[in-house]
Amino acid sequence: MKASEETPGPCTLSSSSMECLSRKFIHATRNIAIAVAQLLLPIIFTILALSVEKAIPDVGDDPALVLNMNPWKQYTVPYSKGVNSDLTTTSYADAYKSLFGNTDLVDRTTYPTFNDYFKAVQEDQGISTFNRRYIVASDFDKQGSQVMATAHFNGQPYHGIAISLQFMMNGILRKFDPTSNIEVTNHPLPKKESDNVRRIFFATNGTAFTIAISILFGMAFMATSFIIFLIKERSVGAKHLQAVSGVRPFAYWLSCFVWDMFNYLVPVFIIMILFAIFGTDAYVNDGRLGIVFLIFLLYGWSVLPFVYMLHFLFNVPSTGMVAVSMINLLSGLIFLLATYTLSIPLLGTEAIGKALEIIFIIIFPNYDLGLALMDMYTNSGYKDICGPVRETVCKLIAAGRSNATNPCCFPDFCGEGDDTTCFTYYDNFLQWEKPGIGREILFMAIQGVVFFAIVLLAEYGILSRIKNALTGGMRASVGSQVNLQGQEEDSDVAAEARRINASSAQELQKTDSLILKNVDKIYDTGFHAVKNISCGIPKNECFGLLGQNGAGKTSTFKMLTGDEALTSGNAYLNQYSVKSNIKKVQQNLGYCPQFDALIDQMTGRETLYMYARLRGIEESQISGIVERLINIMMLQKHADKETGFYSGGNKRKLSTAIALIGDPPFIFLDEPTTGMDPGARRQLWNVLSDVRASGRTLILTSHSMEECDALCTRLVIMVNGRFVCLGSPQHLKNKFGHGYTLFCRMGLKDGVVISSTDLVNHLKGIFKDLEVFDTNQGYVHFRIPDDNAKLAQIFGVMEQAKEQFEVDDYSVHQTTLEQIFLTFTQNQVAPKEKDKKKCCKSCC
Ligand SMILES: Nc1ncnc2c1ncn2[C@@H]1O[C@H](COP(=O)(O)OP(=O)(O)OP(=O)(O)O)[C@@H](O)[C@H]1O
Repeated sequence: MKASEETPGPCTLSSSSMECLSRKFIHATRNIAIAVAQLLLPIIFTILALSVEKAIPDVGDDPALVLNMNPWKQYTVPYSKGVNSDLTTTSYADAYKSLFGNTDLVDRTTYPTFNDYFKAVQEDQGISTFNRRYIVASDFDKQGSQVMATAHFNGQPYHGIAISLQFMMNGILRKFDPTSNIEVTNHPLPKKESDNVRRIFFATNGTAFTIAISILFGMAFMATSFIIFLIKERSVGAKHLQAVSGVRPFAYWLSCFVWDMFNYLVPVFIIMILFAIFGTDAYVNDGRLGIVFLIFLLYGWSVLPFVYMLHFLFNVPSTGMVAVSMINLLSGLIFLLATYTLSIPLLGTEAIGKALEIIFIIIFPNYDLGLALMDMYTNSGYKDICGPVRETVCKLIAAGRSNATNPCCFPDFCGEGDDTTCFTYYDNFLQWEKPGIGREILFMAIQGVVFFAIVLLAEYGILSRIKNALTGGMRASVGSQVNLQGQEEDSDVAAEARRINASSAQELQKTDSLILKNVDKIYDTGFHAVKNISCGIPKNECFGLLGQNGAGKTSTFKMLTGDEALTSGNAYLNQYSVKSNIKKVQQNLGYCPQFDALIDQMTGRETLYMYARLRGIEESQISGIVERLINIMMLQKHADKETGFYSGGNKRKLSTAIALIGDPPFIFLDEPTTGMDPGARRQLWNVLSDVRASGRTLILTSHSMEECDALCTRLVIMVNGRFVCLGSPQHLKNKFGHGYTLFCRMGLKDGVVISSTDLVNHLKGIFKDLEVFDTNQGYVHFRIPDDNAKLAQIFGVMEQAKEQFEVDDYSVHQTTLEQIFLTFTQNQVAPKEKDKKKCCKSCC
């Protein structure tokens, strides 16, 4: 690998934004379900809203109704020629019969009265069939010389009486003139104009609310869905890795916004077409479609940064999606419903409703969208109703009828006082006052800027600095009180700290290219993870950071790579301060984080190409570099698979390859070989040795002593956030590896392991400072730190003890690096689960 002093980057704003866009494109095309849901949901809800609007009947004068039998498809009309039928009654009955398609002649010998007939039919067909089929009937009978016509009707239909009478009269008319017909129409009188206006007022408000919440539901869901990728990328560390590779926060968020806005505008354009197809007057007439587009455009402008801002609160995409959906729906639907209800004049809570409305308009984009759609519909409704009325009233007043009242104004509902409520409307829909939408438009425009600024302030660490400044004094350090007693500072560690603190950073930079000066980390939970560590690392070194789980290794890496802020102290990498020049620091390092920061939907090759471009490598060189990395990491077979399908070991290989892209002078590897098979591990060791030989500085953490022995030129062991020993592996063995290690295997009696207590007491009596390291299933692990103990003496003692204490087997070794590690780390406090409060906040 060719050595150069610095990585080629950083990439430009436009190139890193383009790379971020292409990453988003790949993610979207391989997550079709989310992309389709983003597109379809708002469209479906808009269709629903506009269909509801079309289905609601116009409020106004009731239409005329022609009375006939058309509403009943399967009717039967009974008729009779009377008990005393003759030619006259028969001719009336026949004329009546000719009016219908389906009739039944009632036999008056069987049914002396019509009621007998109706009872028989009800018993035969059931009451519900009877009511659906038997609506009218007529009886033509003789009473003396006169013909008596009787119309029967079913009481269930509203117009039953009138229909029955109409047909009976038509029957009589037909007898004399078979071509004549009387058509009966029921046409209610026109309503009073003020009654109509009030009914339209309530109907308009109701429809406006229904349309607003339906559209809002779809839009809020779509806007929230953009959070999934953001949380995923941040929680797996891919975002931090991109930052390390040269992506500036502004470029990252700009590309997110451009991509999300594009995805957002596609359904918005389809929604515009739907508005035009449905031709909803309120949103289409007089060029209002342009205003509707402005509302949607500003909603996208404000809601996307709003969602970006909220994404910082979550670590799990599904939790974030659910919670932010709830926030969006609550701030849209529920708050809209609340202010709508509070503003009903009858309730007397208008002032509270108005005050809340102002607050919600200022803060919530979802509320603004809902209210703007609702106000537009209301304004249009009022304009259509009250506009013509007002003209008439003005004309009347001008003509001297000064007592003419405007039906769009009416006394307050209780009828007390002189207050009048008028349906206000504006010809200019962008009017500031309600039902104009000026306020919603302005505040959505402002919100976009404010939310984006908050996102950038958080991203550049300014918010956390403000928070630290406010809370720093009060924060308690939990870890610092733990287990510090009993651990004397090692002379090498102390000497190194003295060396670092005795000289200025400039002075130290002559010999050391990475300097840690009193680096300290206290997390927000108060946990003291890293405690005042100092050391200098010269160029070309492979420096190992060892320690048990929770010792503070990853926290140290996170501070050095800019993922976490230092609580105090500073670190310098190639002269650049981690605190004040993190971008330059990142430009000089490659980072393989502890957990693979990979985007599951991208293939290994795509991932390497992306990071190569982010590193600013020339396009012509990228393919060669990527192929070489794929080869040395033995990833040829998997390079074109999506990384979501990679095994744990292959993910580590790819993460290590990312760290090596661009030949950075410093390479930070956090447990790079975890999960790798022995062959791959040794291959990686060879690669790392070559990298170091090419002039790079490696800093690695590992739990494998063998790995540190093989790779590290110098190492530290960390316990509870402190350095407890420092030096080359051989130096540590020489310094701390006194004495011997003894392993014993106890014998069995009746299938039960013999107790080792007597053996332990016996050996403790012979060897000064003997320690029992571990006992497990009959295996006992001793450390004999006594320098004066001779190998021959140990064997002699054990040969005797073997018989006496029924030891099956034993072995004696010189102390290894692993035993030194275990000696130091026995004081390590088990890692604490993250603070419950924090966990809850981040929904882990
Ligand atoms: N964001 C955080 N907030 C609070 N405490 C944290 C946070 N991150 C880490 N810690 C705590 O700091 C301590 C050190 O964690 P760190 O990840 O640095 O350990 P480590 O030495 O890398 O361990 P491992 O070998 O398991 O990776 C742990 O007790 C951990 O619980």
